[in-house]
Amino acid sequence: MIYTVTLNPSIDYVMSISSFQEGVVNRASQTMYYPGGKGLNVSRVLTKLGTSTTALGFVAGFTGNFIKEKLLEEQVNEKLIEVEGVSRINVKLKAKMESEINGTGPVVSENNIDLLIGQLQSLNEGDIVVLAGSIPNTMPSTIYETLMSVCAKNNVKVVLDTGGEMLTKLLDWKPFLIKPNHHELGDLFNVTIESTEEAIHYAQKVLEQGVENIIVSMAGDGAILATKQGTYFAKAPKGVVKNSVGAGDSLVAGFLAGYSKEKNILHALQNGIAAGSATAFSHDLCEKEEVERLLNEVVLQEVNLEDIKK
Ligand SMILES: Nc1ncnc2c1ncn2[C@@H]1O[C@H](COP(=O)(O)OP(=O)(O)O)[C@@H](O)[C@H]1O
Ligand SMILES: O=P(O)(O)OC[C@H]1O[C@](O)(COP(=O)(O)O)[C@@H](O)[C@@H]1O
Repeated sequence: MIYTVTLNPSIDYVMSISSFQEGVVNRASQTMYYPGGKGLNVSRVLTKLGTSTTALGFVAGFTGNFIKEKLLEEQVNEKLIEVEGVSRINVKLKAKMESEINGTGPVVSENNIDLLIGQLQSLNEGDIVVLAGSIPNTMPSTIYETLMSVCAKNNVKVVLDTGGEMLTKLLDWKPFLIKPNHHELGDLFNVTIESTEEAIHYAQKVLEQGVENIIVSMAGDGAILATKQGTYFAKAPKGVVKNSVGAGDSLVAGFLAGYSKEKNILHALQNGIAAGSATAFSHDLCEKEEVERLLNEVVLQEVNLEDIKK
């Protein structure tokens, strides 16, 4: 079973506006809201693709109720823990460019954290846990290390999708998969990554630290997968982008759905890219039919590392 942990779920409030101006009243041409947060998005897409999953994490207040209602409607299994306060609303502004304002989040107590740890302690070898998204500022910044140590005790594989300084420390736990985008990979090494070659170079450095698989996503350009078995470039299909929020999470979900079916890393990558792009071409997250349609449009290519300038 694939479990996802979202410490800080959200309602994603998507506002379309022809142009945004600071300091005046702006009026949206269209507004939409969806349950969000990285782990929840992974569980939503896994469910759409027919792969068993349970969403874990914390929800609170009226926004938390909306999130739970939507998950129920979509038949996403969840064992979310209810906490004090209100789950956040993240504003996604679609003007000439896409901008995001992500909210703070509710208060999560030590007791709440112990409940989550208890849930993870009951998992077994063969289970996969996806730890995805930011940590609310009311929680210890070491929470992911704590959760990874719990998973390591039962040989549970961990997938990490988070950025920031903490990622460096978390690599010591040798996760099964990490999925930074090229900006987040650059942050890890204090550099700006501007080309596929640079992304491949730094992905190799992450592999050397013991991570089993790293996918570096590069939005419309596709993604790189580096593993001990080889390094691959997957070109993303072309299409009209409607809302790329959740594309990275969909990539992770598509990869895990593919991997859990066939344990074939290349099939998993292809499925991941198709899911990521299908989400970018949709208002909400992708649907299975669109993922299947795009599957054959994903071009995979093995990378010869000798060709990459050091
Ligand atoms: N403009 C786009 N066109 C086609 N596919 C896209 C586009 N943006 C994102 N994707 C797909 O979604 C995946 C993840 O997108 P990315 O933006 O890199 O992730 P994140 O949301 O984590 O920053 C990409 O690898 C690609 O498959
Ligand atoms: O936890 P964070 O880093 O604030 O991110 C939360 C946001 O990321 C999302 O999960 C989308 O993530 P991606 O676009 O990277 O796939 C939104 O649903 C949510 O609003």
